[in-house]
Amino acid sequence: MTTHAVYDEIRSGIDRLNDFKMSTRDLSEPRKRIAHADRVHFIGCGSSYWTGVIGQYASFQRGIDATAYAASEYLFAGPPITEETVVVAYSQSGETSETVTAARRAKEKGAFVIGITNTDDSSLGSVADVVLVTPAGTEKAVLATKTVDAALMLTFSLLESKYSEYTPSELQRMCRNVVEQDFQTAVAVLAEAKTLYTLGQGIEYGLAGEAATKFGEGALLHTTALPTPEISHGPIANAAGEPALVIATQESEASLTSEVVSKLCDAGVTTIVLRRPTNDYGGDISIELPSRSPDHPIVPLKILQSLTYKTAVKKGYNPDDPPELSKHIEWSALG
Ligand SMILES: N[C@@H]1[C@@H](O)[C@H](O)[C@@H](COP(=O)(O)O)O[C@@H]1O
Repeated sequence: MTTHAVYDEIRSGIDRLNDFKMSTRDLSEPRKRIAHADRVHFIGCGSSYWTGVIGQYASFQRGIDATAYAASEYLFAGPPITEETVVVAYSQSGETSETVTAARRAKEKGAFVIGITNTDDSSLGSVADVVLVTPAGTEKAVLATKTVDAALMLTFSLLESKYSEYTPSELQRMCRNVVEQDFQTAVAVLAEAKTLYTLGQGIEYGLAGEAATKFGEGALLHTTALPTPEISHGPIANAAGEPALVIATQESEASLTSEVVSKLCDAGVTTIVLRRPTNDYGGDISIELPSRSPDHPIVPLKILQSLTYKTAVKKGYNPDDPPELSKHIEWSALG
């Protein structure tokens, strides 16, 4: 029996994958704007920022010049914005101050603003030129899970990414299968950890960031997300005895993964590798995607959400009640 809202939402996100096409009805104008833009800026806070990082890499795959920014950086120390800039602003609530203010300022400078949110009626909605409402609905938990699923699906659809070619039912079957696994060996290690490095390249660096956010919020781990080889350029000096989670599920994985994993093991880092059954990179613990799993980021994302949840429960934490967190933040200085 499920006792936590976050676990319900992890599963409900999978059910909703079927609905996301409802939100793609009016993608033609935003798609046209992206096609003619000089550059695309993805902005957001927390999980919404990391969704933008995934959007950035999905853009690169389509040859689009894109950059993801934490909305506060974009607002206070951001790049040049012109009339040829398209801004994709993510906010579950549609009310996070940095995101709404950054979107408003970008629009004042002539940018075309696409808002991606869960609600029809929001401050972001009133600022954006086009609002794409995800089918996620209201997230019951503080930890965003089904929101990230839905925002990703919408982003892939918006970008006409190769990931938008999968049918939702195909993805749903695989995701249901993976979230029910117990990941016992990995959870035992993660539940004993004080710190966690999450590593990935490209789209999977975005997943690593989202995983770091979730493990921090839900399992109260001190987390750092890095592009995989970056751990060798400093952090490895002080990582022995703690785990690293390497996300390496893409079909065309860069060849440095095996070397980095081997370096981590030699340095005494407990290395957990999330991978396809056909790609063995070594490491202490493997979490394998099911065979014939689609090459789609939603599958590892659901595993990472489930791992976070199971780690939190194993530690005796209530992942529905993370200390110091609220679902979104409104700063009085930006009111
Ligand atoms: N703790 C929450 C995060 O979980 C959330 O991702 C972020 C952005 O919220 P929103 O997506 O509503 O803009 O706000 C807070 O920091």
